[in-house]
Amino acid sequence: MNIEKFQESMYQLIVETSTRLPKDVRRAIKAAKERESAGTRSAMSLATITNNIKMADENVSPICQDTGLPTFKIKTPVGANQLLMKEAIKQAIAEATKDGKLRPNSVDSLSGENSGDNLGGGTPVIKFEQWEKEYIDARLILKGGGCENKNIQYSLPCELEGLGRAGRDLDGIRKCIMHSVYQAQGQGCSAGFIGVGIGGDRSAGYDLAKEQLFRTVEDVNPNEDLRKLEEYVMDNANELGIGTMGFGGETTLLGCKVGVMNRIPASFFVSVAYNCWAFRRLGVAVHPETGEINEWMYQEGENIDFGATEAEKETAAASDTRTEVISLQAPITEEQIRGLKVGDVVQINGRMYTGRDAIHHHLMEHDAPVDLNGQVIYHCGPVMLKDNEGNWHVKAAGPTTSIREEPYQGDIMKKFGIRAVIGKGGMGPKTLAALKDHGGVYLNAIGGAAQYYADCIKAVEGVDLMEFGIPEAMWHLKVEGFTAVVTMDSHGNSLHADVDKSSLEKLAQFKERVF
Ligand SMILES: O=C(O)C[C@H](O)C(=O)O
Ligand code: SF4
Repeated sequence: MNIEKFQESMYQLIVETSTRLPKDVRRAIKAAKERESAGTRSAMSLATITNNIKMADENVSPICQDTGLPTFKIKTPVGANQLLMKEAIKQAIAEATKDGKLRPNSVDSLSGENSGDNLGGGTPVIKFEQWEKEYIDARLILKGGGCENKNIQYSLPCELEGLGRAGRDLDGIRKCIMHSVYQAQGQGCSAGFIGVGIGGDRSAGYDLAKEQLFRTVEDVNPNEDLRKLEEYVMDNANELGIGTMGFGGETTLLGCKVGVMNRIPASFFVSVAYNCWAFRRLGVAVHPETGEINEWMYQEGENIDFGATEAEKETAAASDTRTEVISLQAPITEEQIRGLKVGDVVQINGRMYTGRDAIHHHLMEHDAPVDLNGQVIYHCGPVMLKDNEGNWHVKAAGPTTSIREEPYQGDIMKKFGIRAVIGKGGMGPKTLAALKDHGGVYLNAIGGAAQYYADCIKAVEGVDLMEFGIPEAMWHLKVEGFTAVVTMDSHGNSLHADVDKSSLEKLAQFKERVF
């Protein structure tokens, strides 16, 4: 086999997967957008999402800055050299990282060191299988960390909040799936897609769940029981009202695919793999001799390019004028913050600093490298590229899941006088209490909209703590028109707590036996 050509084909697969959402996923997002009423927070968020998808197409840049743990599933004809292919895939991964198509995402679990090229122990994941066919089937999924953290595994029988006992039958499985959607809230960048694996042991169950994510969104399950289950979940999960990014709304789930395998008598696992709306998976059929791509997969049906039609532009303009936008520029005073309430739309201009897991942990024990009094912290791990003159450029920069900083956030805001944090998915009671006490605000940006926010960043004005690696460093950003919604204010209100509470009540409506 022509291994150079195979490497090139794998490079193309990586770039396409990271930058261009598959057609079936686009159709699901379009349908969701059509269900929301104009002017609502969900409709606004979906408009940002579709705009972002379009920008990623045009810029050939990552849809979301978190390009995940690249996972390849490859089927090869008997006799194909898998060792050579594995090496070529690794080279292609390193090259795509160097080109800013993937974020350096491979971190030593003990030292925290980022390898810088996405290679390292266990990364990327490459799973080979032999088959009888004459060509290579190579599929790739780039599943980010925020949604991966919302995967969940149930061991039946169990007790579920809102739903009561889930037994070892189809109805118990139904309850687990409904619960899995509820527990994700907006943190996995809803609306999401779920793959469910019934049976196996813990690891085989999760593998089966992830395998389901390779089915097309429109695929119909050949198993009659599972077809009914998938349909039931799709018909009912949206009733939970979690909506886009957990803002409330009509669409909470975009797809549900269920697979089954045998188990051993003592175990009964239901494993759920949650994937964000930025559902990046593609596949190619590769010629085993030339290494060239013969065919792209997931290409059936209509393509949606999300170019705004005239009518849509008018609606967007109308809803823009309906929503009052509050401008904020750091340093922000306590008085300005106290004037904000949940639901307000703010636009930030001027300076903000990125800070995520490593920075929050660091700031608990150390001084900040800059004066953070009155400043804005952005929970973000961007994709950055350095040019030949040594200047940094932002390639993708959406928010990360904020709840991970819950143990630190309140203390850090007080210690350094920080007035606003921007992230996604919301934070918990400890931060909410600190916002009230100190005079702070939590702003929700749209998860996955990495091109949209990168466009708001007009300059990279500095960086500190680079020893933590590109995603974890403290970047000094100059932004213009960076839009976010107040979802936790200094008066004790949290939209996240409200949506959690109301969705739990709605979940309880699904308690009665269905199957
Ligand atoms: O790591 C990131 O940038 C985001 C992550 O995928 C998340 O959803 O929290
Ligand atoms: S930020 Fe959201 S869209 Fe991006 S990988 Fe994480 S969960 Fe997915």
